[in-house]
Amino acid sequence: MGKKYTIGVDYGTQSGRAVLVNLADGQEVADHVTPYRHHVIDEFLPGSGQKLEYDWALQHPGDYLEVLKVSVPAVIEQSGIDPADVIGIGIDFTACTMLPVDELGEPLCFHPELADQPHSWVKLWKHHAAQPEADKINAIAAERGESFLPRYGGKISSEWMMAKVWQILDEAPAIYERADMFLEATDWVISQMTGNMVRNSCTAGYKAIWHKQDGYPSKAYFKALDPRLENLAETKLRGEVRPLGSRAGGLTETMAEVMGLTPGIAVAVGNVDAHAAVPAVGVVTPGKLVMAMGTSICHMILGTEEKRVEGMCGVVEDGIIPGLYGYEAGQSAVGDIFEWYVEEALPAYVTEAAAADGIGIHQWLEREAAAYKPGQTGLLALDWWNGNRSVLVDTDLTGLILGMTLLTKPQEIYRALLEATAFGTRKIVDAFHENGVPVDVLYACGGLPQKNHLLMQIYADVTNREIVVADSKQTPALGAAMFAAVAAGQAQGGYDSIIDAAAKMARVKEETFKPIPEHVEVYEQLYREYSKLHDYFGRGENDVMKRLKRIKQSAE
Ligand SMILES: Nc1ncnc2c1ncn2[C@@H]1O[C@H](COP(=O)(O)OP(=O)(O)O)[C@@H](O)[C@H]1O
Ligand SMILES: O=C(CO)[C@@H](O)[C@@H](O)COP(=O)(O)O
Repeated sequence: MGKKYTIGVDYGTQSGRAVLVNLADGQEVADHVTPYRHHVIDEFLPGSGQKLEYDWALQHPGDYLEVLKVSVPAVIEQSGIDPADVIGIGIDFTACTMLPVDELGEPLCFHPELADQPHSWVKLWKHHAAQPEADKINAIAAERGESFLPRYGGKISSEWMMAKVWQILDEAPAIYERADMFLEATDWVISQMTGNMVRNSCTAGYKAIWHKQDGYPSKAYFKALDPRLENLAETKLRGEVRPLGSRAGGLTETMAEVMGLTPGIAVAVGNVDAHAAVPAVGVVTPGKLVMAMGTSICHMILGTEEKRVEGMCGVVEDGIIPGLYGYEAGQSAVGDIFEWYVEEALPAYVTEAAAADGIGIHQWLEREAAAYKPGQTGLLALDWWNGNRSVLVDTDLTGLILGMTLLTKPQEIYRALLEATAFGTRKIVDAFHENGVPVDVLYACGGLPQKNHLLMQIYADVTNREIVVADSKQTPALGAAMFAAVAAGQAQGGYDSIIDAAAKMARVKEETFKPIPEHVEVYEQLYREYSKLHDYFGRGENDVMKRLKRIKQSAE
């Protein structure tokens, strides 16, 4: 058999990227990025200009199809390979990114008469306007002693399926009624490629409270939330849930034509971006925490038992690698915080200085911030610019910078923000490690490890652990391509299991980030201070952040 390839498509927050991968060694032969034409929709709906409320974040499903139509032919052309040698395609997505569809699988926002209704659109993972529903979901589950709650660290997030679905029902009952199904965007895109509506066990497990043995929560629980939700699982969440690496179907003639591929090739079931990255850095055993570091961070680790860990996003059997329990935790803003600072709060002289030095603003700030020793800025920040996803699981928490004086410099604030996100990760590492899910070493992938070395050294120092870095520009896409190889199977030139695929295709860099003992010592002290602030503002002693939000809302 000659050389064979698969394509992985990674759907991020701002763009979709396709990677063409050689199955023999995981080499990324070509890659192409398609930015979403409609970006993140968080102020006005496209077309109607309908204004969105606070904390909304939507996307346009047409943008996802454009990625397939543009980036897939682009990687084929760039590589110069024969498209007949591509034996499969897989995708990974942000999650829970969900949408209501009609009986034909058409997104409701494509219906002209519904296009001006915000609830007919895709709700992006970082849509945070369903917190009131999430609060009730948690309170009622706790009251009823629902057995699923501990599997999600004691709290279901407002980012997830049930809170988003219930918000639609609460605020737009007609859209809820009109929806034939609520789908993860990853499953919707797969349905567009195959003509089959198949759900995947990863998003169902982590984001929609589905369990391999127990299925969805009981009718009685849904009824206790709202009688209109009683049959949600059998109706609008219906559909077969297939394990990762299985085949969702063959690529349809129509899609094969627009994508420049062969009809009938294997299309793997959908996956989550962060989870797909785990085998792509070669992690198929416990003890290794994988951080997908970009706009946000997702932290994934494998275990042999189901343990209870405060605030984790979830533990799902076979959720990442078959045969093991996959744990997920996360921080809902990391790169986004640095971007906020650069775009919204930086003095013009920094932009000018960076331009004069011929480097980017982040590079300038990184260079200047690296000149400080740990603790030397006198600053400490709480990294909750987009709420807290773990350990507190509360999207109503907000950011904080402490210790500023008239002498505080922009690079000091930048450093404090990098450190704050590292402390947030340390909270998660400690939560796992202290609750029976050992964390020995960290693995990093995503855009940030390539972009900011200071950030990575700070993470190694704050967590006091070595960090291995992915040797791939597009790690989740590589993972998606690996699952596509499994969906295609060995007989077609792919692999029979993700473990086999990882052994041949995963790649990491030789150079690692190692903790520097003097830094570790200072960061221990700062982390103790961070923990005090974390508990004071995050565990109810002082709810000032929530009160400010309420005052803000009533002032609008
Ligand atoms: N040099 C840098 N240092 C720190 N953060 C950066 C730097 N350059 C870009 N970023 C941030 O990285 C994030 C994008 O990460 P990336 O992994 O490329 O995308 P995504 O999260 O969409 O997959 C943005 O939030 C951006 O602000
Ligand atoms: O929440 C998850 C995965 O569970 C992510 O999709 C979400 O944090 C978005 O990730 P990105 O920062 O866009 O890579």
